[in-house]
Amino acid sequence: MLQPLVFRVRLTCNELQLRRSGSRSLSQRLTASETPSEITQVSNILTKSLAALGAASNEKDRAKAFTTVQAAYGKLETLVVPPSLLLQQISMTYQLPMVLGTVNDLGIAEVISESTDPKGRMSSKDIEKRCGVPAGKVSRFLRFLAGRGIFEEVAPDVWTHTKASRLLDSGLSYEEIARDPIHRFAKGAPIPAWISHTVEQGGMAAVSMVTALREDKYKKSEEVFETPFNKIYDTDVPFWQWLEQEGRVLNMTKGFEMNNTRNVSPQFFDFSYYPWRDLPENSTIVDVGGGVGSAMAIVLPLAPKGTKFIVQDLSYPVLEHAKTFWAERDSTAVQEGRVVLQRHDFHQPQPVKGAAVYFMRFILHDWKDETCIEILKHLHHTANEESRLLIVEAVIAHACHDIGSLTEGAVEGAYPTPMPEPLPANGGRAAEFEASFDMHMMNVLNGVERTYEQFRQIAEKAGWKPQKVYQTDELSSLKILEFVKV
Ligand SMILES: C[S@@+](CC[C@H](N)C(=O)[O-])C[C@H]1O[C@@H](n2cnc3c(N)ncnc32)[C@H](O)[C@@H]1O
Repeated sequence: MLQPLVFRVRLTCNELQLRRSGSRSLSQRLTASETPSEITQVSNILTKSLAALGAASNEKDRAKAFTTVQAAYGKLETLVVPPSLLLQQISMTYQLPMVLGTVNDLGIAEVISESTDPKGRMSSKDIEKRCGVPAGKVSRFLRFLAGRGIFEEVAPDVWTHTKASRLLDSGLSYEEIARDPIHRFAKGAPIPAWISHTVEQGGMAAVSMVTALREDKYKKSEEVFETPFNKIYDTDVPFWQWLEQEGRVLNMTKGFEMNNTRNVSPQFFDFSYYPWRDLPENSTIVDVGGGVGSAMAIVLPLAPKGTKFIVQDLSYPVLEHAKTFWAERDSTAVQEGRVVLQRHDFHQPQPVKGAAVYFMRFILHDWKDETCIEILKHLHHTANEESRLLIVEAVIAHACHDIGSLTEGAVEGAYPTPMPEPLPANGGRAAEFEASFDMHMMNVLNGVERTYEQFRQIAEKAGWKPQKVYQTDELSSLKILEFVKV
């Protein structure tokens, strides 16, 4: 059944190309990568992975199938859409997150949630009455997002929530939103806080990348205070300090709390593949730069009885918020000393000697290699022979299938199973979230998402030897990289 469909798509595509490129014949313009057989191969992968998705009985299989589906339709798009159209379309995709961020900022999801209609519908005019955004703009924003499954247009200019748009509802009333539009993100749900950070500061920094990188200062710098973010926000302090100055630290911290909500963000969450149970009883785990310690809240039930958790962070507001975070989850954890909240700067010597585990999630991707080595040396200095260093970060996979000799001598789990050819080995479209994150880190902090080789190199320079790489969840490239002292 798929063949005629593919053929139809192909014809339409060829017609488009003919119209665009004038007189050259079709056969002259077909390159090897455009051959129908490649389209057929990808279509077959898509059909099979869709069937696997339907048949999946557990989360792991579902995630694997879903990722392959995404990789296949991404590849299919590059094969069927004429390249000139593809480039034009891609060049305007920045509008999508901007509209998402604007709708998130204006509190439109919360307004729709307040609908008194039995089916939860609300017209653009009624939305305007409630929050003052002109009905015409409301319709244009929501129709754009509806194309991606965020809100649904159920009648002309009448909207309801979808599963995705419901997640934009922060749970605050519209009055609360209007009272303090910026700081309310620290008080509401994690997804709106996350979008607010990525779209506003991340988006502004991304938009500034083109002009910033024309200047040598920004093009060549690896410093945390010389980034496109610094240029557009006209500040020479690093992003973390800027958040403190602006009183926005908790907005960001709230976004990271979503890691603790399995149904919202499974890809950040599953640490069960690591053998926590094998740690000796009464061990100490130090979460270096741990934020509120949301990762430790996940590890706590997996670790042996008597394990002590020390959550370190430099930011006073973060540590203050951490008290509330733990009080809401485990009312006695801090009181009884099972969880210790400690102020510590990871650029300084580590005060907790000989811990069983030094854990760091989403820290090294903020820093250039030299600084990472310095941070890891502090941990090396204080660790003992039994200590484990666990780095939890996205591990960037290569897009090519032939990675030469890279796998020689690599530890178990270092390189993921590649996607089937002719899909890119790293999944292409399915790996775009990690690639976007990498750009985000570059633009905001001159940070970097690294490949396994890059992690290995910085760790070895600080005296750590790779042991094994554990996956966190099939959905993501997030891994637990385990090292021991050389
Ligand atoms: C990207 S967040 C990650 C938080 C946490 N590890 C997690 O995964 O949820 C980075 C954290 O590093 C903290 N941080 C930044 N500079 C630091 C420093 N020099 N020493 C300790 N913590 C620092 C920030 O306050 C923030 O909480």
